[in-house]
Amino acid sequence: MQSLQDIDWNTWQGKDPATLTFIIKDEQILLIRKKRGLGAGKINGPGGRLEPGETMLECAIREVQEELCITPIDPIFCGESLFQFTDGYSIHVHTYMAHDFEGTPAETDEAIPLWFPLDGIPYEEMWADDIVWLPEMLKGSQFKGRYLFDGDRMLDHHLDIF
Ligand SMILES: CNc1ncnc2c1ncn2[C@@H]1O[C@H](COP(=O)(O)OP(=O)(O)OP(=O)(O)O)[C@@H](O)[C@H]1O
Repeated sequence: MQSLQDIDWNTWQGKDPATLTFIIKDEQILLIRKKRGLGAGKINGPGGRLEPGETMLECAIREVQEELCITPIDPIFCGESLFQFTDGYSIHVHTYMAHDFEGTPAETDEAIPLWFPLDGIPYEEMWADDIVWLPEMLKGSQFKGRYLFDGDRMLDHHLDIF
């Protein structure tokens, strides 16, 4: 498995459905330093895997509550990212954006909250795909991306924007 063409995307299904949620307020974006799980040590949006019986939107809200002790208000769906790893793992990430929240962001055992200016997003500390699609999301585009990873290394990618 070396490129996206080695994968049958018509039948592809991620092993784990998951969410990522970005809160954007006053020209700043709320990110986390992830303390454990997939991508530990990296900076990312808050998020995690879907639990049985919940909708994607419920998952997006719950993960922000669990990781940062705040509740995003009216998250809107922005796009999806399909990640295939060469070891066989795969994850289908549904991304949301919200412009407000209730509560005060706090560190938890899963994450440290970090605000960044929109023109100073620390892509070098994030997953390699983020710089592909996050700028499109911030411009207001919807997106669907496919990515092949070998561990941390992005081998191939393709992004459609709408
Ligand atoms: C490969 N390129 C990637 N680029 C950007 N983001 C990525 C990603 N790969 C995974 N993600 C995100 O990483 C989180 C995993 O979360 P993960 O810790 O595994 O889930 P969850 O919180 O449910 O786990 P536990 O509570 O520890 O069981 C989840 O938000 C998911 O959207």
